[in-house]
Formats: sequence, structure tokens, C-alpha cells
Amino acid sequence: MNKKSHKKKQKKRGRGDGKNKENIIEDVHDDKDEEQTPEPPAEKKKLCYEIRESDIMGRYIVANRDIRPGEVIIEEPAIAVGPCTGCGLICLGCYRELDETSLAKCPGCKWPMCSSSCFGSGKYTGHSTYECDTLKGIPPDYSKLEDLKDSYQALMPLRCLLLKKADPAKWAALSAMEAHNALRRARGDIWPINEKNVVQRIKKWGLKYDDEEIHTVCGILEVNAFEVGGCGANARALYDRAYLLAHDCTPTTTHTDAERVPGRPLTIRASVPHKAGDLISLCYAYTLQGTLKRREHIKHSKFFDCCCLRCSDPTERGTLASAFRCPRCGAAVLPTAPLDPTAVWTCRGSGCEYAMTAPSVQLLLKRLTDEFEQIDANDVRGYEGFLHKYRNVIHSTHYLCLSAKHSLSQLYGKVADYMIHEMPEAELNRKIEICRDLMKAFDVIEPGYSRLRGVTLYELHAPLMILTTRDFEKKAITKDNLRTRLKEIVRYLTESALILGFEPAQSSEGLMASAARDALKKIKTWEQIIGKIS
Ligand SMILES: C[S@@+](CC[C@H](N)C(=O)[O-])C[C@H]1O[C@@H](n2cnc3c(N)ncnc32)[C@H](O)[C@@H]1O
Repeated sequence: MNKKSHKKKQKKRGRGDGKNKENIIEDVHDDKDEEQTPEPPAEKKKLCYEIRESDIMGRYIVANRDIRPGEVIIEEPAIAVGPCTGCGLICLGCYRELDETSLAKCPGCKWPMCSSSCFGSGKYTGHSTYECDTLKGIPPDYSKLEDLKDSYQALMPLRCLLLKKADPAKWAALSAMEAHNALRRARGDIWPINEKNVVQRIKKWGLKYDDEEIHTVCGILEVNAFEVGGCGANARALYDRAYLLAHDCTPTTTHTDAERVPGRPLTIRASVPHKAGDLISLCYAYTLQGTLKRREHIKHSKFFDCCCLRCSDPTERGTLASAFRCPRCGAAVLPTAPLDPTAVWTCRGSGCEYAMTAPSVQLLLKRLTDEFEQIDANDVRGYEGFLHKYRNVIHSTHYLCLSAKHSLSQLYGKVADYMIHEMPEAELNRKIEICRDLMKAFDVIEPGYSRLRGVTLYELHAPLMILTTRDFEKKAITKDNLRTRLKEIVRYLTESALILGFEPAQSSEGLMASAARDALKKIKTWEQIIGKIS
């Protein structure tokens, strides 16, 4: 459910935030506009899953029949949507960031909004009339902007608490979710933070809610909320059934939310085939991280120890996504017991006895991560330099290398000095090499119809197409070669268009799907020269 680090880079790169920029003109707080929860789409067929329960995972869902990749498993409106913790000053209606120097205000409660015609005004998925009525009694103090920003942390819990009166059915649905109060209280970090930022704030506002109840709502949000919105999302949402999906570091589904659709529905689709009885899972962490990091994140934010196949395997299902390179023989250095963060790491080269202690692994990872995070999101040479500098320290499929390559796969062809039509053959081949490396890893860690695969296939087609066109124009390839190469490109584009076609049309991925469809149409015109391609 968390894609933050990935998003941070994407945001810096300025991609994918276009969805928030439109404006639909609607009157603020016209009661007629108050959004009704849309009915979930009529279940055309029986549900394709059933709920089970285990001591370890609690409730989870499994397929109750075979499910095809791309099939919708769950599609449902949100119970509640609100600001993320740690967001800046954002609009209470649409969650887009606001310019502190020219703030618009809600005409009713005077809290910050992007404009009086924000599409989220009067909507339960944005700034509802019942929230506005409550906030009218808590006017924001614009002379204390930092305090105002801090107060946003209490807004999403408050939205949930307001449902108790405003929409008891939604309140009942969210109350059924796990809050892990005992674990959270025992941990001693999250509880006091919530006490200060949420419980005391709501009390200071003079609202009469029980302390334990407020903590429970905080827990429900921490354990079950989905980040929603484009890259750099500032919103999170609760969904009545989607929360039941268990975590796995090799997920079997993808999900997408539709920002402009009433109820802000979430769609969960199968990314791989499921057999009856198969666990239906999603990844609560970022798949492009290594086991230590993923497990740390899951333990910290979802309060359990992940023991999935990927986490239990020192090679991470053969990807070597956390492997160091042995300074003595160059072979992979892997954890002896990947589920134990204190275990020794040893070299797997034959006869080599090189070993690293857990603290030295942590220290090295921290140094590498710090350096990686210093690289500007648009800096091609920076990422290439990182890969070169550490080629003898981390394996070429280490997650930091994959992250660098993931950035490069999108930068080559799109940024100044590397525009695709001006790229020399060597750079085009480098982009191809990088995309192929990524696909090998993604086929294992995010198999099937995943966004990562869809986007990378699209990126892979572009340099192949340019090289093919150049070669044909130079008469360096025969018509047969041309047909073979176009066939391969058509295969990549077709799969990319299919996968990304599931995304909202105006999202960066949706636009990529449309570009892939256009590219396929253009390739068709080659058939006049070389006959049928496929
Ligand atoms: C979003 S909830 C999922 C629904 C939850 N199982 C329930 O019964 O309400 C997330 C919680 O489910 C449990 N969980 C999910 N996936 C798990 C897994 N792979 N291993 C262990 N526990 C898991 C953890 O307790 C986690 O905090």
C-alpha cells in the first residue's frame, strides 16, 4: 500500500501529477452536490474470492475459482478519503499542494482550499458539508502556518470519526478493520505521536470523542489505508473490502484509483493467473527494495514480520536483489538467514570464506543509500556514475542498481541531451540493455500485468523502433530482418498497451497506453512495404 520512496523520485522528476491540475467547476457546499456513495458496480457474476482467516494473517482472501490476469477482483468506492500524515498545506477538497503565499479558502469554514470551485467541495471524498460544519467552529490560524500544517494530521482521523453520525454504515465498515492497538501501544513510538498530534488536537478543538476511540481510528488508518492519487499523492483512503488483501512481496494483483470518479473507486485486478484456493495478495512495501528494507518497513508500519517466499529466500527468488559482490572473488554475498536481520552474510563463491557481519551490511547499505538519494532525479550521468562506481560492491541486480536503472530507463530519451531522436546508437543500445535487465527482475518480483512491466515494455520499444528505422533507412537490414524486429516491437507495445490500458486515461500510465496504441497503428503502415507483420 506504500509506494512512497518510488513516488518521491518520480515527483522530483515532475511526472504523473497532471491529474490534479484540471478543474471541474462546481458550486461549493451546495447540498445538492453532496456526493452519495455510489453503489458498488453490480456484481455481474458471483464474487471470485472468499474470505478466510488464520492465526498469523487474520482475515485474507483467496480465489474461489480460476482468475485470469487482468480480471477485476474488487471494485468499490471509498469509505473515507483524507490527507496523508506529513502532507504539506493541501486543499481539503482535492489534496493538491497549495501555494502558501496565495491561499484560497473555503467560503464556509475558511480552511485552505485550491479554489471555491474545487471538485472536492461538498463531496464525502473531499471537503464534505459535515466536515465544513464542524470546522466552522475551529477557524484556522493563518498567522501560525506550521501549526496549521500540523493540524492536518488530525483531519483524516476526524473525517472517520464524523462518519459515526454522518454515515453509520461507513462507520460500521471501518470499525470492522484491524487497528493493532495492543501492538501499537506496546511499541512506544507511534502511540505517543498520535496522542500528541491527533488525540490532544481533537480534544483541543473541543470535540467529544473518547481517547481510545481516536487511537483506534489512527490504527485503522495506519494498518489499512491505501495511498491514492497520482505520483506524490497527498491522500489516503479506506475501502470496505480491498483492505482484506494480505501482503506478499511478490504480489498477485495491481490496484488503481479513479480520482475524478464519484466515490473515488479502487479497482483491484489480478496481475497473474490464480487457481482456486490461491492467496490474492498485494505488496504493502515497495517491490524495488531489498528484503531488509521491505521487512523493516512492513514491521514498522504494518506491525508484522513478513515471511513470504521472497523474504525467506537469500537470493530473493533468484533475482539477487540484495546481493553484494565479494571483494575477494566477485561472487554474490548473501544472508545466511534472511529472516534474521542479525545473521551473518557469506560469499557463495566456491571455496571462498568471505563474510560480512549484519552491522557492517547495514552500514554499507546506509552509505550506498545516502549516496543514491543524493542523485538528482533527472541526472543521467549521476545514475550511470553510481552504477559504475559500485559495480564491484553490489551485484548488478541489487535493488539500488535496479532503482538507478529504473530511473535511467525513463530518463534516456526524455531529458535534455538525451532526447530519443538525437540519441546516438550507443545510448539507444544502453537504454535497451537497461530495460531488458529491468524486465528480467520485474518478471520475477512484479510478474504479469504490473505497472512496472507495462511502463518498461513501453520504454523498451522506443529505442528498438528508432534503431530499426535508422537501420532500414541505411539499408543495413533486409526486409526479413525488419519484419522480425517489428514483430518483437509489436509484442512489447501490445502488452504495454494492454497493461497500462487499465490505468485512468489521464494518468501518466494511461497516456502511455494511448501512445502505445498510436505506435502500433503507425507500425501497421509498414505492412505496405513488408507485408503482414503478425
Ligand atoms: C490491511 S490488514 C489485512 C486484513 C487483516 N488480516 C484483518 O483481518 O483485518 C493488514 C494486517 O493483516 C495482517 N497481514 C497481512 N498480510 C500478512 C502476512 N503476509 N503475514 C502476516 N500478517 C499479515 C497483519 O496483521 C497486517 O497488519
